[in-house]
Amino acid sequence: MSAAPLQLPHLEGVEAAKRAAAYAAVDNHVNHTHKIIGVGSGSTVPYVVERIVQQGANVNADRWFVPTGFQSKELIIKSGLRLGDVDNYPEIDVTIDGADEVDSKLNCIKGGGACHLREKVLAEAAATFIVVADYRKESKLLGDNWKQGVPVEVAEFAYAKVLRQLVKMGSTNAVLRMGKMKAGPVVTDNGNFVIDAAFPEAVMRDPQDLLQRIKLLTGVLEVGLFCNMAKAAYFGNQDGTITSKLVDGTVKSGVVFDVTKSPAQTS
Ligand SMILES: O=C[C@H](O)[C@H](O)[C@H](O)COP(=O)(O)O
Repeated sequence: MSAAPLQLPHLEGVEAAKRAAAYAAVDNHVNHTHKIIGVGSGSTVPYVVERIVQQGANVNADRWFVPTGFQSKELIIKSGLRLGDVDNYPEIDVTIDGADEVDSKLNCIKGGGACHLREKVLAEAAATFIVVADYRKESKLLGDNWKQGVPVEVAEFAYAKVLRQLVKMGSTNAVLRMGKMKAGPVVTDNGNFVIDAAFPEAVMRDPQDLLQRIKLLTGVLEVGLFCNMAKAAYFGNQDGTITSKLVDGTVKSGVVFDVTKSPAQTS
């Protein structure tokens, strides 16, 4: 006998797209043998956690969930899941995270929420790193959609020097990210500042090279370019379908995904 459909809140547009992408990613990449799970940041990730909770209390009882920042830490705790840390669990089975933009090779811009340092640690620590997003994040070339620039986390005392170096490196617009409803700059969960550095298309064509050059600037903690890290990306589309892209180039578009169908449960 098949399980009764899940009673889910009705969502429309972008929110429905995020939920579908997140659910599909969990169903395809978080299986019951996975015990250490990295939980990313952003507005799509709550749906990832929602789907993991739907896998059942039984399967989640002996899992540990490692957060990429304050937001995901709260999410894990409020969902009744066990909170771990990368100190205890430096090897993660699977990390699922959002993104600001994903190119056709699954390179990403991340850090719109200033979480990219911890996010990259958890992506690198994971055997499998999966990205979830809505259709607005999918592009051919990084920078096509995300115009804010590459997020660069810097030590507070080094920001002016790094900002100057980013401009010399060709950034057309490098700015210290300022807080909203707060006087002064954004301070990350690690106590650092963030510079958003936009680069011309010619530079963005080789994100790996740009990443390496920025990373070498003293004072830079991490760059929000995630190159050759994701194994798969899931995008929720406007029409309710999803698109999945694997790192081997496999693309499935227009996939109908029924979010009301329960994930497989363990007894
Ligand atoms: O620092 C934040 C992270 O990289 C997020 O995953 C990214 O900004 C996407 O967030 P959202 O899903 O809210 O657009």
